[in-house]
Amino acid sequence: MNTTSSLVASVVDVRKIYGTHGSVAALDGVSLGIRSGEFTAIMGPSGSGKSTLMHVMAGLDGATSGRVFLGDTEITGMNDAELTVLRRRAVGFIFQAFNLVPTLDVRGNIMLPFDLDGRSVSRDEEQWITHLIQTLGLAQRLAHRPYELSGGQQQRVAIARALATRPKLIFADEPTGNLDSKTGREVLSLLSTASSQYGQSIAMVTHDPIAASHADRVVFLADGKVVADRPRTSAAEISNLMLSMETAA
Ligand SMILES: Nc1ncnc2c1ncn2[C@@H]1O[C@H](COP(=O)(O)OP(=O)(O)OP(=O)(O)O)[C@@H](O)[C@H]1O
Repeated sequence: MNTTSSLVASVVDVRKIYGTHGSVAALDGVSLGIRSGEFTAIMGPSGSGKSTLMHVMAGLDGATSGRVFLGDTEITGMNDAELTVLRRRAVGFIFQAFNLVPTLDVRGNIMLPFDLDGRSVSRDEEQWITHLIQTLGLAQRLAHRPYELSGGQQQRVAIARALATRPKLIFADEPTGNLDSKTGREVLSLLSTASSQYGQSIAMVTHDPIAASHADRVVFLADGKVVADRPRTSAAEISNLMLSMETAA
């Protein structure tokens, strides 16, 4: 068992109840820690609570009960202003709504986290950003605005932006969802590198067993509960587990 200090994000007995038309327990007593430097995939059938868990862990949505920590800091009940500063320093997001700034070009969007934090870019960071831009095939698009890009290209800009400052923790919700398989593989390999070489921690929601097979650990949710927690597993084994859960549901 890891100590709390080796966890970059954790939830303890978290419930999230939605309900105007009868109540839905999107999370039903989840306890989970994202370990430092690990690449963790979160899988589960549609509606099992994956996106809700990600949002609650990141403090983007509040839990109905239970406790939520980013690193050693308890964020349960923290106000938006405090949370924003904490997230900006330590957390990168790759979510389906890419939240690109429409008035900034691709380079401006990628550099935004540095600008918001009033940070200058070191030589080492500049090299990393150039590597990201090249690997993600964005070099010819740096002066384009988001509306001039395809969905997959926008997604790649969001990925470059999330990785640029090398945040300690990255939350990714279906990061390969809109991408062709070659670009998808490159994104997964960037995420693996981020964790294995730079010690970044990654929590990634995915439906794709091949994407999950790149992770060090695969956590399975069903009906708002953690039902399995495995070390690195093959895509075939992950597929079998997913199939057995969907049949059981
Ligand atoms: N804002 C909301 N209001 C009411 N119910 C919600 C809301 N958001 C999610 N839910 C419900 O909570 C449950 C979990 O949803 P969630 O989006 O976390 O699942 P998921 O595993 O990410 O699904 P998918 O793989 O389909 O994206 C579902 O039953 C969903 O209908």
